[in-house]
Order: sequence, then structure tokens, then C-alpha cells
Amino acid sequence: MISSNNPTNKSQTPCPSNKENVEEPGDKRRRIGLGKMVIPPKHVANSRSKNTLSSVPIQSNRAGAGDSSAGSETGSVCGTTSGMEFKSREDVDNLLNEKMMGKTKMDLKGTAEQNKQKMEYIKKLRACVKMFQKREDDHLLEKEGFLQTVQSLEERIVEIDILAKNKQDELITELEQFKEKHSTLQEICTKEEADKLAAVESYRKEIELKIVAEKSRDTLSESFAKAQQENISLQEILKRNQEYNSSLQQYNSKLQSEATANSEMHSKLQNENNVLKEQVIMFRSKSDILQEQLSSARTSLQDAVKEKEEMKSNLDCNRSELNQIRDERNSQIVQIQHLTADVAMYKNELNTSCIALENVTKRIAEIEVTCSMQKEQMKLLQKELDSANAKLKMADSTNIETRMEYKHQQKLVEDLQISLADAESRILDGDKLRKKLHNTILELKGNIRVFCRVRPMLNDQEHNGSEANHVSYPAATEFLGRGIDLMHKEKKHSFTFDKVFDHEASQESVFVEISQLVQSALDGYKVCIFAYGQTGSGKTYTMMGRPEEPEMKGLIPRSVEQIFEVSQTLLSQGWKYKMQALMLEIYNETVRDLLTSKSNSRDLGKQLDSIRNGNPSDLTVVDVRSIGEVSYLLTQAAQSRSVGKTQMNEQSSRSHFVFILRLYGVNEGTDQQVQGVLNLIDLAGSERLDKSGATGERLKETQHINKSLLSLSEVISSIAKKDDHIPFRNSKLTYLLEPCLGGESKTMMVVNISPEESSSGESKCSLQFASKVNSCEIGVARRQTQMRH
Ligand SMILES: Nc1ncnc2c1ncn2[C@@H]1O[C@H](COP(=O)(O)OP(=O)(O)OP(=O)(O)O)[C@@H](O)[C@H]1O
Repeated sequence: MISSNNPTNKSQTPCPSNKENVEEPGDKRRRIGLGKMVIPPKHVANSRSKNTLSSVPIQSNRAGAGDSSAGSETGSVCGTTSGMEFKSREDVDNLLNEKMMGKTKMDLKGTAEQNKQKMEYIKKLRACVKMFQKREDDHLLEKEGFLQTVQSLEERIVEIDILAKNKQDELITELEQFKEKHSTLQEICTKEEADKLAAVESYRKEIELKIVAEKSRDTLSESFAKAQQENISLQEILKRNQEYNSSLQQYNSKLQSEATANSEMHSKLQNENNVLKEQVIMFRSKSDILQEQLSSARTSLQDAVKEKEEMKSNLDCNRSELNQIRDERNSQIVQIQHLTADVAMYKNELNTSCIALENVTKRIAEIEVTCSMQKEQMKLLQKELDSANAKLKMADSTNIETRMEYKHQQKLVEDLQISLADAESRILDGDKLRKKLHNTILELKGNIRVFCRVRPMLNDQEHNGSEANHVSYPAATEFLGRGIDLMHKEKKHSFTFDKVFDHEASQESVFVEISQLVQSALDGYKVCIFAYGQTGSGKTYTMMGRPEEPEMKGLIPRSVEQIFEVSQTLLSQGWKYKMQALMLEIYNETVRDLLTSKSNSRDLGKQLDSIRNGNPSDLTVVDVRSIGEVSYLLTQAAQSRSVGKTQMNEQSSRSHFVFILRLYGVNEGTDQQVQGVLNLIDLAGSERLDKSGATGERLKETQHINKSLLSLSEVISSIAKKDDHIPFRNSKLTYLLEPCLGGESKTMMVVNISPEESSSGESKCSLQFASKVNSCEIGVARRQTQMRH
């Protein structure tokens, strides 16, 4: 009985009692004839026919019912065998075993009962044989059907084979195509992979180059700063040396004047000495005379003493004579009195001689005192002379030392001057290298540089207790000075720019970062710096500042100062510059000249082409020769500019302010010519209409400002997407900025941010716009240089 596609299994687990599972061979044929895909394989068909007995349960009643001829032939048998069933091989075996249990057919001596049983048995056997014949017929029919089926199946198989072959061929060709495609794709893949690797490599190299360039820029800036420091300290040393030198010269001349005074004094003293010597000689001669007088007085005194002695002896003689003559005394008394008078006279003479002697002695003593005094004086003078000589000698030696020191200092000054010149040339070289590196970095980056500056809280805001907690700066080295984090609606937004200045950054520190860019204008580049941001965020402060206060000066006055100062120093290298200033504003989509009186000011919108090309006929172009002239023009322009009060800013710029400084440089030595342009732009502030509370004229202004800033953002988006068409002509502002944004110039944007939390939405928009600007590749700026004919 075939009830499934697995007859083998059926033979193992037949299910004869389950009639619902029984399937007629005819059914099978019908099933196969319907062409269903249940096709028994050949060997299954064979095994089925072979195992019919063993595997197919036998239903003799069905065989009997289905075969009328058998029924007629074995009618009695059927009658007696009704209900006889050969369900399985066991039934047949049982039948055969029944025979085995009884006597043999040949045993004819059995009872009638036995005969009846035999007849019954024979009937059964006949029924069994008939059933087998029937089954054989059925099987033959079935076999025929099977054969037909097999044939049709074989045909079908052949068809299917052909189809399969065709399909296989198709598949093979497809496979080959796929293989080809696969190999080409693999080639592309490997190429792509190689390109990717090359790109990654070149990107890595670029990053390395960038790092190297940044490092060398840093080291150069350091060495430049150092060189500047050295320069300053050398200049200080030089100044001090010069001061020291001049003080030495003063000291030297003082010493020389002292020396001449000393030599004058010396000669004077020598004169005095000579005079004194003459006096001494005179005194000596006088003394000699006095000595002679003294000796003659002494001899006369001796003579007088001798005379006195003689007289005494004479007196003695006379006394003896007196004694002798006492007698004769009376006669000789007169003689004695005469003699006494003579003695008295001699005594008087002696006294006068003594007095004269005393006088002479006194005079000698006086002369001796004077002489000794003069000797003392002479000694003193000699001492003074000696000390003066010693001083002179010392002054001479100090003079020599000073001269030597002077020479040494001169040598030092010369050395310092040489090293100063060396340092200056190194600074110049460093400057050149830095310029080159700066240009290389810009060329490598090829994009607009963007700085971000956060305004400090204004006084009244601080008093209101407003805090700028929502703005912070990442401390990671990678983002230090370049990153800014903004909290808006409890979400953190991080941005990175070329430089970020916090609220404490000074005007000077901002300018230092752009000074190289300003310098490029002198080198012949077009330079454009513009400030962008929400109204009241500090654009005008950044660009103009307060020019009257040195610390508060903004980028425009500082740039002008640098341009003029550097152009002066470049004179020594043969460069002569001519400069022209232009100032205009774009107000409500009209272009106005700010250097003409307000009454003369009219819309120059149609002249934007000529303004861009550098030959405007109606715009005032002023030749400027000094910082003062430009400052005057800036003040004039500031007065003409459209400014108004808004809810966000006391003094809000209601227009885009454009300051253009054209520079024409000629080098007399090399005949080289350069043409640079410095565009400094203070954009009007973006403003949310609901927040600004503007109405009437203010509303119109705000709408124009927002529209032109929107055009700017559309232009930036197009550049960032590298669109074929950039909508520069959508507004006057973008049309004017086209040369700056189109790759011809070195461009930098300062995005200004208000620190108040209430402005975080606008700050986010500004920072997002700035990021987009930062990612714009605008190409490489070209230097405008040529040779003079
Ligand atoms: N860095 C700063 N330090 C000190 N004060 C500042 C700074 N930046 C801006 N301010 C002050 O903030 C106020 C607004 O600044 P400013 O007028 O420059 O803004 P703005 O962006 O030009 O505005 P608007 O677009 O309306 O013209 C001014 O009073 C200015 O002096």
C-alpha cells in the first residue's frame, strides 16, 4: 500500500488497520498522471512490484468486490469465504500452515467433516490464488501505468535535463560574467584600497607636515620672540653701554680738565717755587750779608772787649800807677776823671755796640725764623708738588686705564653692534622664514581661517548677576586655545577653530595673531578680515575698539599702524609704498561712500564691479601717507556710518562697514612691484526679530541685515559643498566679498559671541556658521607681484 513517498518505511511499519491511509493503485496513477512533482524513482517502483506480497496488505473483500469475473467464478467460494480476508502475509502463511496442520490432499480416507474442511481450505486457497491473480493483473496494470509514467517522467527528465543544461549554461555564462565582474570589482577594490592607503598615507604625511610646520612655526615664533627679547636686551645693553660710554667720556674729559688744571697748578707752583727759590737765594744773600755784619760786629765787639781788656790792664797799671801816683793823685785826679769819662764813653759805646749786636742777632733770628718758615713753606710746597705730581701720575695712569677701558668699551660696542646686526639679520631671516611658513600653512590648509572671541559680561550685566557658565573652554592640550564648548538647552556643543579668545583676551593679544596676515598685504596679497556675530557681541569693539585709548584700539587702527611702521622699516630695503584708503557701507542693500558728505552720498550699488576691480569712478579714494591721515578718515567714516540704538546694543551698527587699504610697493633696487589690498569689514549684527523688538525703519534695517547675512551663509554652504554655482550675486555683501571668498585672498573671520545665557541660541548658530566657514576650502591666495618696466 503506497501512502507516502517512502515505501521502504511502509514495509517496515505497515499500518493495515488504518483504512484511511490505504491508497488505490488507480489513485496512485491518477496522482502521477496529474504530473505532480511527486515522482517515485525507478528503483522504488521496482522494489514495490517485487515486494507487493510482503509489503502490501491484502484486502480480499476489495479484490472480490472489484473483480466481477472472479466473483462469478467463485461465487460459492465467495459466499462461503465472505468475510475472509488476507490482510497480510501472516494471513497467507496462516492459510498455508492450516494445510500443514491437517492431513495431506492425498489422504482420501478422511471423514466428511474433514472433507468439508478440505473444501473450505481449497476455497480459501482458490480465493487466495484469485486474489493473487487479481493483484498480479493490478500490478501489471500498475506496472504499465508506471512504465508510462516513467516514460513520461523520463521525457520530462530529458526536458528538464535540457532545461537544466540550458539553465546551467546560462548560469555558467552568468557565473563567468559574475567572475569577470568579481575580478574587475576586486581590481577596483584593490585599486581603491591602494588609493585609500595612499590617501591615508598622504593624509598622515600631511598631518605630519602640518605638525612639523606648526612645530617649526612655534619654534620660529619662540626664536623670534627670543630674538626680539635678545634684541631688546641688546638694545638695552647698547643703550646702557652708550650711556656708560658717554659718562666715561664725560669722566675722561673731566679728568683731562683736571689734569690740565693740575698741570696749570703745577706750573703755577713751579713759578711760585722759583719765586720762593729766588726769595730764598735773596734771603740767603741777605743772611750772608747779615752774617758778615754779625761777624764784623763780633770782631769789633771782640776788638772792643780786647780794648776793654787792654783798658782793664791799663786801668790796673793805672791803678798801680795810681797807687804810685796817689801821691800824685791830686795831680792826676783830673787825669783819672778824664780817663773815667773816657771809660764811661767807651762803656756807652760798648752798650750801643751790644744793643746793635742784639738787634743784629734779633734780625738774624728773625731772618732765620723767616728762613725756616720759608723752608717749611717750601717743604709744604714740595710736598704739594710731590702729591700733585703723584696725582698727575695717577691721573695719567687712570687716563691710560680709561683710554684702555674706552677702547675696550668701543670694542664691546662694536661687537654688540655686530651681534645686533647679526641678530637683526637673523630676525629678518626668521621673519622671512615665518612668512614663508605662514604662507605654506595657509596654502596647505587652503581654507578660511576662523577665530572666535567671547565678549566679557558688560558692567550692568555683572551687576545683574548674569554668569557665563554656559561657555567653557576644553583643557585638553589638543584643543587648548582652540576649543569652545557651549551649553544650549542642557546640551553641550563643542567647536574647534584656529584660535579661541576668551573674555579676558586683550585687543593686543587678538592683533598679535592676525599681524602676520596684515603683513601679507605689504607682501602683495589680498587680505580680508571680517567680524561676524550677533548684535552686541563685540564686532565693532574687535574691529575698531576705542582708538583714542591705546589699550583698547581694535584691529583696524592697529593694522594701519603696523602697515605704516613696517613700510617705514622696509625703506631701508629699497621698498617705497603708496597707499590709498576707501571706506564704504552697505546699508539696506545700498552701497554708500563714507568719505563724502552725507548729502553727496548716493547708492553705488551699480559700481560694485569697478570697486572690486580697483577703479571706482564715484567712490572717494584718498592717498594716505601717515597713520594720522587714516585715523582722521576713520573718524570721519564712523560719523557718517549708520548707527542706531537697539534693545541689544546702545550703539548698534546698522550696516556692513568696509575699509579698504590699497598698497602699491616698488623696490627701487630690484624693480619689483607688489600690489596688496587689506579689506577690514565690520558686519552688521544678526538679530532675531522677536528679540530685537524692532519696528518701522529698524525692522526694515534688521530684515535687510538678516537677508544679506543669510546670503552669506548660503554662499558659504555652496562653497563648502563645492557646488558648481555659488550664489555670490544674491546680495551686495556677498558680491563684494566674492574675491575674498573665491580663493584669491587670504581670508579670516572673527566670530564674536555674547556671553549671556539668553544668547546661547544665537551663539550656537554663529558658531555653527563659523564651523562651516572654517571647513570651506577656497583655494590658495596668490601674491600680486611683477617687475617694473
Ligand atoms: N572684548 C570686549 N571687552 C570689553 N567690552 C566689550 C568687548 N566686546 C564688546 N564690548 C562692549 O560691548 C558692547 C557691544 O559691543 P559692539 O558694539 O562692539 O558689538 P557689535 O557686535 O558691533 O554690535 P552691533 O552688531 O549691534 O553693532 C560695547 O559697549 C562694547 O564696548
